Amino acid sequence: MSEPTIRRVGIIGLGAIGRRVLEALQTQHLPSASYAVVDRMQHPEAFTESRHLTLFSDVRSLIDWQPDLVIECAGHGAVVDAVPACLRAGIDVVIASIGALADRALREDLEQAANAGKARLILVSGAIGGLDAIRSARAAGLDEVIYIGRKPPQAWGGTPADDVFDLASIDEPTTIFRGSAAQASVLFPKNANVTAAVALSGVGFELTQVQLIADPGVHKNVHEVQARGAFGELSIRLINNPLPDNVKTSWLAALSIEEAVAKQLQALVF
Ligand SMILES: NC(=O)c1ccc[n+]([C@@H]2O[C@H](COP(=O)([O-])OP(=O)(O)OC[C@H]3O[C@@H](n4cnc5c(N)ncnc54)[C@H](OP(=O)(O)O)[C@@H]3O)[C@@H](O)[C@H]2O)c1
Ligand SMILES: N[C@@H](CC(=O)O)C(=O)O
Repeated sequence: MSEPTIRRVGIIGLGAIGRRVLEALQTQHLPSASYAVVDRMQHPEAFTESRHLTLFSDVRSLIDWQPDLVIECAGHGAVVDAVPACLRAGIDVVIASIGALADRALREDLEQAANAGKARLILVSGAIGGLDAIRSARAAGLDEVIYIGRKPPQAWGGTPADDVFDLASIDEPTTIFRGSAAQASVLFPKNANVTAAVALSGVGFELTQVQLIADPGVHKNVHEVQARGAFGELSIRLINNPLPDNVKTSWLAALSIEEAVAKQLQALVF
């Protein structure tokens, strides 16, 4: 492994993912780096001191601290409000909330910002997998890409499903949404970032078909992708353990960020 060049890491959002990623980077991947955080929550002093964290209340202060890498794990709003400025300042950014990229204007703005700052926007696979195969298959033409997401009913709390269903009394698998990845990404910003990852890897936001299911029979986050095209067919199924702090979020999402950061340090990139 080459000498690490990441000495300062900024994390936007210190929730379920942020805390996991922070711990993994501090203990495994980048133990000698300095860490700063922008988060809306008040964190106990004992926690920030034990983690040697610098806390900022806004992204401008984080940029002035001159991080080598920023990791967004806060939500779509942070991709809109904070990420372009980081990129323009020449800072590489890893984002978890890739559903925000369903907005074409934002995608273009992020690309322009990255070009202007000579920085990179690093998108992670998050809670889904097998995207490398879909990206490869795309070159020969894809006819159909379908994503099916299945989570326990309570994981859909606080989403539009709450307005239509009594989630607590769902007693059989119930489809709570059917549509495109473009719609799902916007309507389910904390649950359907995976649909954006599939869309960006395959046939795009409009053509990626999405079905979301509240299933009282599952206790994990189940993600399935089916794709068909000139290459043949593929079918992928992940049964993800949710993070204890946030049932909407799979542990794999945090692990994929950790892997994306580790990759920045590797000479052999796979
Ligand atoms: N790609 C994937 O597969 C995938 C998987 C899971 C999650 N995600 C994305 O990652 C995000 C974080 O997930 P999580 O499980 O860690 O969520 P979480 O536990 O809710 O933590 C998010 C934290 O970020 C804070 N925050 C929100 N907006 C902020 C902003 N603009 N600036 C600073 N802090 C902000 C939140 O504060 P408040 O509580 O006050 O809002 C909260 O402390 C999700 O919202 C989702 O967009 C992606
Ligand atoms: N919450 C994730 C899915 C997951 O973590 O299982 C998303 O936004 O796609």
